[in-house]
Amino acid sequence: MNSHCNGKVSDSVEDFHLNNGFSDLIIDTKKSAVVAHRKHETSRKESEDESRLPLLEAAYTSILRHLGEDTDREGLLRTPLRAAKAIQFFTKGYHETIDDILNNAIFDEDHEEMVIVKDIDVFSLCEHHLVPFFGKVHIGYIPNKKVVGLSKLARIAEIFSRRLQVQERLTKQIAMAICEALQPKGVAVVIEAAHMCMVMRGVQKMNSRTVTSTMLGIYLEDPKTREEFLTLAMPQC
Ligand SMILES: Nc1nc2c(ncn2[C@@H]2O[C@H](COP(=O)(O)OP(=O)(O)OP(=O)(O)O)[C@@H](O)[C@H]2O)c(=O)[nH]1
Ligand SMILES: [Zn+2]
Repeated sequence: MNSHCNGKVSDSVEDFHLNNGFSDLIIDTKKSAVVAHRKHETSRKESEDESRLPLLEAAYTSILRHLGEDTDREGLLRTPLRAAKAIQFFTKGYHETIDDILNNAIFDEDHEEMVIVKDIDVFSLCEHHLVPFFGKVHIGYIPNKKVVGLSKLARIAEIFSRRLQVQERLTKQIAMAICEALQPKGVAVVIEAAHMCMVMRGVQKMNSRTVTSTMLGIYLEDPKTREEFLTLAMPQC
């Protein structure tokens, strides 16, 4: 496991934040190119999604029929289409990238104290049963001269949760993405979630919660920093 936060920033983010040794014109041109590329990508992905809709709709019609339902009854007439749109929404994170959402929101800031955004609600689908799991994400990081817009931390959590997931991977992906984008001194991510596949079916344990964590950099190396995060983020524990 990568236990530090010195990973290379992806080229596109680095390019986007170039601010030394280039003329304003070159930077503006690069920014315009990035914006144009993003717009193009977004509309390409939207049309891809639309072209898949009829296939998903047909698949849901088939599922309903195999459940013994009459797909011509009034209440179900538009259900396959609605369900197709819903599953596309639940998995929209496949079409989004960190670069898309970070936009211009990484700032130089002489701040090296812990930043925590906690109680971020997330909804995901367990990849084993395609059943929801949902809960709260707590994110902490210690900046290394760069901070990120606070909402972007929640957006990063959103990108990875809107995919078919296991909670462990979701936790790690959020932490690694912040690490790559900011190269901070450390990143801590904890997720507390309820898995409907353990509640509504299977073992049927109504009140079970799963807690996963990924600690990188100073959070891994220094127990006091880790403890400070856990006390601030999860005081009830
Ligand atoms: N580690 C991990 N396991 C998960 C997650 N979501 C669901 N699972 C588990 O995936 C496992 C799949 O086990 P299987 O035995 O193949 O499937 P199953 O027969 O439906 O299992 P039961 O849920 O026990 O009925 C179950 O133990 C689930 O609880 C997750 O995010 N992380
Ligand atoms: Zn499951």
